[in-house]
Amino acid sequence: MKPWPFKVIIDNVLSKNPLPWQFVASMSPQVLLLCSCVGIVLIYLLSASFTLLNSYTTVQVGQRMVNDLRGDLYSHLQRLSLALHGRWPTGDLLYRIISDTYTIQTLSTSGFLPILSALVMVGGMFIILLRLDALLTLLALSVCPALLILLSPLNVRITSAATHARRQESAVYSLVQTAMSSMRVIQAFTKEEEEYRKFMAASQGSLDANLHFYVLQTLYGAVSRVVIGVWGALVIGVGASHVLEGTLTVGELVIFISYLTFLLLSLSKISETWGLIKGAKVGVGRVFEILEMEHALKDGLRVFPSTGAKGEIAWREVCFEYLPNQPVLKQINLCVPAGKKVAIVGATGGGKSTLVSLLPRFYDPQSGQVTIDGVDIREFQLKSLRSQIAMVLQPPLVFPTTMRENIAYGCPEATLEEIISAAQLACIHDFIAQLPQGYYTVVGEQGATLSEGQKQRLTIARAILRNAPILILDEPTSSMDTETEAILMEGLERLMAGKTTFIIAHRLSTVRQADQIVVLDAGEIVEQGTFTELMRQSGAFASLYRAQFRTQVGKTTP
Ligand SMILES: Nc1ncnc2c1ncn2[C@@H]1O[C@H](COP(=O)(O)OP(=O)(O)OP(=O)(O)O)[C@@H](O)[C@H]1O
Repeated sequence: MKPWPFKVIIDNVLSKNPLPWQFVASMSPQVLLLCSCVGIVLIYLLSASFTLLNSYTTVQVGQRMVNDLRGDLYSHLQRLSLALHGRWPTGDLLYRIISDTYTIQTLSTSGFLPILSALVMVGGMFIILLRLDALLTLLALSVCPALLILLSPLNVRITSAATHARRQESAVYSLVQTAMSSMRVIQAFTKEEEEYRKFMAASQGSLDANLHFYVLQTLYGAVSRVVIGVWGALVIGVGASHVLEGTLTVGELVIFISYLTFLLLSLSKISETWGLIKGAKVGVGRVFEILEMEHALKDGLRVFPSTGAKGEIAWREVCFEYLPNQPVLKQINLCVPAGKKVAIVGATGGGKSTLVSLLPRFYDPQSGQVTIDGVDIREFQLKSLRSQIAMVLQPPLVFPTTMRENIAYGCPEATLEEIISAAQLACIHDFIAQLPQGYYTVVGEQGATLSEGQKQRLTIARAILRNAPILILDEPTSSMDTETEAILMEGLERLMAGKTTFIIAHRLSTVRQADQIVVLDAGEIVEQGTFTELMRQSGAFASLYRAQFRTQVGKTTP
């Protein structure tokens, strides 16, 4: 609407040509001028209000899109299998959640909406201007295909530069994340300088990639400005010659030039931010790369009865590998009656933790099946399945929150009394009670303020509170002295009563009480039976036990 009052002033007020509409034809030039000026003010007021509304809505919509995308990505990541989490660098995932998701806002505010508004402008110009001067209209609009053709070679290079820049940036994130979580080792081995050099190299790589990206982006803007300038001159030149020929009025030429200016301005804005748009598209693509990953673990439909599982567990012909052609478990057949206590022992790397990891479906076996109470665990809803299992895992993970929240992590509705009694069973109550803030003491990042043994006991208390019918204890006492271990085992015995329990232990003294001992070696069950049976057989377990016993006697004998 903006150029029309100017046309009226030039063609009807200054040139004194009457307007074709009856109701304004009788107006004096002064009144018409006043009306046109008021019209200009009103149109600008309207325009300013729309701009304000547009900016607010655009930012609000963009922010909501970021929020939704982040939410989707975060919840999707939580449901992806641990196999993916083991493979993918944490820093890269962090970068995708924090930074890449932000690019959807850039894509909508600098990309989608300006392109939409330019398209509306092109459509509007076509309809309004075609009647005034067809040739000039086509000439003005031909700037769009010209820009597309001239800039397409740069497009491909900008996309690959943007992808490279994002990858480099995320590599810096990954490096920092790894270094921050390994600071103790870095300092212990005085690797600070080497790590600093690695960081600076990654940072420099990221800066170079970004610089290359910006150079291309600037080049893109410069080329488009030249094209726009040439087209502007062409349209003004041809338009002015049409005025001279009398086929176009001066006011109409003003309309043409105004519309063309709007169009060229929005095209120039789009092309200047094109690099940004391309970069944003790469960022959004990286988010969708994760979102489009199918959940490796399909959720089942069955749920356990409210009374819980009975706890009869079996592995049937189970084969599993983390990486192709590197079998970790080979044809495992193991049947555990409900309520029994099974100890899994064997050489390091034999597959003990992997075997029990299949039970809560951290991973699914490539062939064979794991069953609970005779039903394949893949038929159960993951949530229902995992609610039947309490776990003490290696390494013991504690959160940087209070002791109380750490213990009640799997059971947030637990009362303080229940938490205290779990802590007492796990032999950590006395330690917590003497802290100035007791159960409300905040644990440091990654449990930095606790010893390994204390962390283990905290995670044992967490498992005790969960009170599930199946219990997995992966080396629960590895960081404890023998005295604490003995007291803790006594408590745990009470807890294990009636529950199907798997206990992985390197210290074979802790497995004497087990109903069944399974010896795993290189992914195969080489022996199983009770302690007495296995000792009598004088096989792998007996020699492992004797070797350990000899070492311990050796250590204590002066
Ligand atoms: N996420 C993983 N990706 C690839 N390989 C893995 C992964 N986790 C374990 N492995 C490999 O699988 C094998 C079995 O590992 P697992 O942790 O089950 O052994 P383990 O008997 O519990 O050992 P340990 O007694 O030392 O804890 C090892 O060779 C290990 O290198």
